[in-house]
Amino acid sequence: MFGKTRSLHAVQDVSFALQPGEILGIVGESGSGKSTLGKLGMSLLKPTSGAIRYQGKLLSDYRGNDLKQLRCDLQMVFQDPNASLNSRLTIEQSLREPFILHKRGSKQDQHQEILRLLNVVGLPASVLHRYPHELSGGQKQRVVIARALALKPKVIIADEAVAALDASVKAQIINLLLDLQKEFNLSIIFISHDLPMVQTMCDRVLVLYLGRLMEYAPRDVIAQGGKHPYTQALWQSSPIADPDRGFSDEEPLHGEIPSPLNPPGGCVFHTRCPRAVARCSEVIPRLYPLGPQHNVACLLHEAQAVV
Ligand SMILES: Nc1ncnc2c1ncn2[C@@H]1O[C@H](COP(=O)(O)OP(=O)(O)OP(=O)(O)O)[C@@H](O)[C@H]1O
Repeated sequence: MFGKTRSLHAVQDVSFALQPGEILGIVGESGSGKSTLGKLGMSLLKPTSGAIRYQGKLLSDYRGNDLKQLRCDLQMVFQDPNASLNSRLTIEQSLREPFILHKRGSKQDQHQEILRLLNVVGLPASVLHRYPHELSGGQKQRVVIARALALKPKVIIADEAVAALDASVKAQIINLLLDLQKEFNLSIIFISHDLPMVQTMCDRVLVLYLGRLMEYAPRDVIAQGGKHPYTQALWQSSPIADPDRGFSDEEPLHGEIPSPLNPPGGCVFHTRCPRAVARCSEVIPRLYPLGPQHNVACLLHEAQAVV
């Protein structure tokens, strides 16, 4: 009655390591698998194959108290604070939830912690008795970040956490995340479709297309335009493309990202790539190392790969 089930690989053959205190950016167009990768990291999804480790141990092997600690250590901040906050709870009640859930401290201790958290994210204590609808978008996202910090996490996965905010508020929230990263030596995975923004704040950037890793590079390589034609096309498609970056012969992205149910053979990007050659439709490029912590999945770079 429902026909044959088809499987879709939202993310395939993606491998990376996040260091303590590192900010890693994950960029790509809509549908490239960014959120899936974030949810896998949080154990909100289970991988059909492959391994995800935290401090050397498979996420799936965590049990008991270790699992509880893992749930404190890894926190996620989503795009829409309205969906993250319960509209019927006051800000104080929302901020108290993690402490109740993890049975941390007396009511008085919790209150002191909540005041500390508000201070950390730059909100006045007067918001405590307010409801989410009484706060601005930026204030709500600060509350969400405060709640994510409540259990002193080591890793924060921010999935399009500033995408819904106005430009000036966006900058404030990014600065807040950067300050928090320094203060608490947090590792942050910053998921966004906005390459110019990601390269300003991340130490390394992972560029995804149709669920596959296209380029994995330090910030300065990405800032200079990157080496993969997809990274370069993302720059060209960005509204603040910088003419000094020196990749003006590249064309911006045309057409839609193909369906992941029926991805192109060979390099998945070849159908939109301005530099594709015949072999690109036949061979899935492996990741070619071009320098320290810099890998590119593109046949154009096969010859320059550092062996
Ligand atoms: N639960 C699901 N069932 C079926 N397909 C899914 C599911 N979750 C994700 N997908 C598909 O997997 C692909 C990757 O989705 P994902 O949300 O990870 O991409 P994204 O890069 O985060 O996109 P966006 O920026 O739009 O959120 C998409 O084609 C999406 O439709």
